[in-house]
Amino acid sequence: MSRIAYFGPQGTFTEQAARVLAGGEELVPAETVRLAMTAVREGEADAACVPIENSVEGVVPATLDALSESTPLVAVAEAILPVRFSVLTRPGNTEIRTVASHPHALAQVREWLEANLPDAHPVASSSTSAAAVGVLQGDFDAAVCAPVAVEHYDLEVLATEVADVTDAATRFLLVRPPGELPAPTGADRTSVVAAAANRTGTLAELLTELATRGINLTRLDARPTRNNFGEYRFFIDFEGHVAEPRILDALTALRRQCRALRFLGSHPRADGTRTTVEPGFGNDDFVEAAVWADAVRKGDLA
Ligand SMILES: O=C(O)C(=O)C[C@]1(C(=O)O)C=C[C@@H](O)C=C1
Repeated sequence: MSRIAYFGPQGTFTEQAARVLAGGEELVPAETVRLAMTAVREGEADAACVPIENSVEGVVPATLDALSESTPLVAVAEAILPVRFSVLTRPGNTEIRTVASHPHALAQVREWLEANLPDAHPVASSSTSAAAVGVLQGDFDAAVCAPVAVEHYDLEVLATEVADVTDAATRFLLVRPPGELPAPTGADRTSVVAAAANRTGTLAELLTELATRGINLTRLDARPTRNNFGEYRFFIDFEGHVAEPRILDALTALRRQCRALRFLGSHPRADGTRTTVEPGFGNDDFVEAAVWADAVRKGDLA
């Protein structure tokens, strides 16, 4: 049985995602996203489940930073879960002056809190379940949690189905050390983090390498390198799998253009959206062109 570290403690949305992605395995909570990945890097866990992006609040910066530091980890699977919260308090407590949760969760219920608990101060906690633990310990009056949290913590439900955007969703990754990649399915996502040279037009050049191969982007984020103010790393997700000739061709080009390029994985998309292939940009087109060029090089064709 494998050990899967997840961003905990028990009862987080990430734990639910870990059950979807690695249900039969041993799940071990970690206090932060970074510590979940450290457990894998130090050999204490085989894989880690972490949140990557939310449809309302965007990327989870801690995940991007932890993916680009230390030894490489690659994503081998993803899950997308609908996100609707429960608000929990201590049994019998009626005075709510503080409401705690993960900053991504608080951002998704801002309007609900203003309308329903206008006098309560929002307080950031390390995760939604850490907020529930804080309520139990008397640190806060209420926690904005995943609905399953009430099964783990002896708290009372104040409200359920809480969400400013009713169809909000979060995408989670299962990451592990580099190894055999999942097979391509025709509905895959590839991710890289690129440190571009600091000169005019470099980001445009990177994106052009993808555009000229007919590759559709699914996400683009920038995070500071932390060393030089104003210098960024670009996290680029796009449709396709590194096992496809056109994707491999694009990666090779990106490698030439970047100061540093880290491959973050190719895996099936949770939403099953099939890769867009424009006419003339199919894998067969790339293979055929390479065969033609090789024949020209050998003097067999002109
Ligand atoms: O704290 C949790 O329950 C998490 O799993 C983290 C997290 C996030 O990072 O976005 C996951 C889903 C929700 O969007 C809110 C919080």
